[in-house]
Amino acid sequence: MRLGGRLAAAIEVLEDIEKRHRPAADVLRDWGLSHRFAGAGDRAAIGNIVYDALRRKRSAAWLFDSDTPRALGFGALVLEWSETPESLNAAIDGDKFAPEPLSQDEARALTSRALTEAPDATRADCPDWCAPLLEETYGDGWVAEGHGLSQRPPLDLRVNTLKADRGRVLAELLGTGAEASPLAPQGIRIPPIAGHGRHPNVQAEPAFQKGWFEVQDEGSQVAAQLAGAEPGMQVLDYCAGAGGKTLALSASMENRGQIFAYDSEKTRLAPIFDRIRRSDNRNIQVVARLPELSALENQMDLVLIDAPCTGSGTWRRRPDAKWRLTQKQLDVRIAEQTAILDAAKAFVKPGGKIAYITCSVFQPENAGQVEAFLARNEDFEPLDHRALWDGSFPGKAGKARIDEGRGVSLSPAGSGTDGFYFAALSRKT
Ligand SMILES: C[S@@+](CC[C@H](N)C(=O)[O-])C[C@H]1O[C@@H](n2cnc3c(N)ncnc32)[C@H](O)[C@@H]1O
Repeated sequence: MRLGGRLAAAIEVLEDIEKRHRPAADVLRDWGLSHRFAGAGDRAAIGNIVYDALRRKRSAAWLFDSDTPRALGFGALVLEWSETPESLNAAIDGDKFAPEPLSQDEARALTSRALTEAPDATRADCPDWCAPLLEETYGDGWVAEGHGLSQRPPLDLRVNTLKADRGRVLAELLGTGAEASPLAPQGIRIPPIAGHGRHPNVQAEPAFQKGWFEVQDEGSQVAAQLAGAEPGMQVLDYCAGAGGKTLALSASMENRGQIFAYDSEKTRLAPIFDRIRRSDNRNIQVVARLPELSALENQMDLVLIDAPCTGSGTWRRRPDAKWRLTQKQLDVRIAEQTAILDAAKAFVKPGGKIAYITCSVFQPENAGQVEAFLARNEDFEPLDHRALWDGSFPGKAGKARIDEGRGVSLSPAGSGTDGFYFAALSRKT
């Protein structure tokens, strides 16, 4: 397929996403199944246009003066693929699978406006109702942070130190663009790929099959490291899900001590079994029923709460979620986080700690939760987060926003990671 056919397919997919309110990944998968003639390169390029259009939706709509799927598709190519109205019309010319070329009015709209003049929420590419939330977190820098959340993400890997080291995995991935991550000591990064390119399928690598590495955003790796799991500890991962953090904790603990991996949703836990086998983790017990945790009350050195959240820190990877999110969903997540914090604290032993993590950049899910928890629970106190950061990531002081008593925040613009929040709260003895 040429660019015009790929663009037409992307517009079709964007129409479906809008009409049926379906996740982009599902619509793209269905499109691929019903267009088997399209090769892997075509599908990757179509996916890139769709995701770029969703990331930069408001900018594209503002430039085009229209928010139709056609405007978003063309807008993505102008904003993110270095195309111009002229180059696009030249590429489309004579391609019977391409959309209609840009009209004179459309081409004029695209070139007569400068994004620097657009309203703030447009430049931040976020819904209007989220603008005050970003501003609350980032102050004057909120538009740049919103823009950071609208860029293509890298592909991040975590080396499993139970089976390999970073040098060995880097050697295995030679030629893929893989390099040592800027922050996480066991991290490997393959930078974002421009235009129609796509990241290599690292899960097909023998090194992945052998359990030498996992796919994990660097922010998630950093949060797991800040939790400070050490060999011999008793740890409860209260929202373990598919086990991304559990596996990282297990490697930090060198397979010594015990991790109880619990999640209220059995189906979310399901992938953890394969991952444990592949990674050779031998200190993880998966617990799918809450009553089975009762023997652990007051026993844990560390209770990790990787809380359900809006996921606003992961908008780079799931830009469609940005436009589906509602205030009501945010309120539901906040209530869940409060309930989970209150339930999980029972497992912390005196002198032990809670590590509270979200992949959200909204204060009410982050420092707001921590402040309210500390106000309700005088027997808990925050760790000194600046000392914790400096001890864990020496020389990287500028790579996180740190509120000594309330937590550590990471973001694409500030840290080069997804948006993450981390707070450590210790139970007084
Ligand atoms: C952010 S995800 C966890 C991701 C996982 N820790 C990882 O690193 O791959 C949040 C998890 O919390 C779980 N959850 C939601 N409500 C819960 C509750 N009341 N108790 C325990 N887990 C809960 C969800 O099922 C979901 O798997």
